[in-house]
Amino acid sequence: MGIDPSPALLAAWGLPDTPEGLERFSRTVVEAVGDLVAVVKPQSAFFERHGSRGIAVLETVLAELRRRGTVVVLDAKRGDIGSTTAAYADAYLDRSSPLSADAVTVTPYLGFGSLQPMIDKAAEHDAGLFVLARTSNPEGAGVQLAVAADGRTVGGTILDEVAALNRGAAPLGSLGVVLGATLTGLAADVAGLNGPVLAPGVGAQGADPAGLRRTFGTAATVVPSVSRGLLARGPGVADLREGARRLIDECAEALS
Ligand SMILES: O=c1ccn([C@@H]2O[C@H](COP(=O)(O)O)[C@@H](O)[C@H]2O)c(=O)[nH]1
Repeated sequence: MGIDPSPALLAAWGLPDTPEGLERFSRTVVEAVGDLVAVVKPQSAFFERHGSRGIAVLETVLAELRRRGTVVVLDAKRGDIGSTTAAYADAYLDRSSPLSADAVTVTPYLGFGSLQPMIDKAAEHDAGLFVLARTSNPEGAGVQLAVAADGRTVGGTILDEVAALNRGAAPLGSLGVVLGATLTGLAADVAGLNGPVLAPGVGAQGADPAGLRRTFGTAATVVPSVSRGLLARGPGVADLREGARRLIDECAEALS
């Protein structure tokens, strides 16, 4: 489940669009599902838009999730030239950083090799990465389905790079990919990935649990991700929890 405290959701929950509103929102989500869902995925952008006070709230949310032992994927989609990527790795993957998470989303579109500092830091800190391969938004296709010189799609080459790094890891490698749940065909092989697939797009973007099987089959380890589709049920803790519980059952059935 995502924590996406957008202005629209804050207003719908009767909360101010301020760091205090963010904090109330996030604490409610953590209280509702922190012990229920496999992964919580805060969206960094909704904290960053409040400046340093928003980042401070994100730090407290990450600390609380860490305290509870909830697995956290920070959706920050970072990526840059290698030397700057090393600084992002320190920020998000070094366990001593207040912004560290169990995994972070990263973009490989400055070249897969530019992610090496993140890959190294993740290995050092027993953390993981989710590398954007085929995103859930329709605009992604123009870049990600472009065909490389060897005939593979760009998104497919990302999958292959991640699969190569995960080869031999048991039970799964710590490097995953992002593949939108909204995709109708993958044009790439996920069965050989040997790592998790983060699949955002269920709910507000139109994907549903039944479609997960059509897109991913049953061979991949898929972590479907929902933000607005569940958050719209708030601010009641019981309603959020009930919605999450139902969706977990539907996704499990679709993917088993
Ligand atoms: O391909 C991608 C990668 C990331 N996201 C992020 O997931 C959530 C989706 O929110 P919903 O409200 O469930 O649509 C959001 O934080 C995105 O930035 C994605 O949608 N697609």
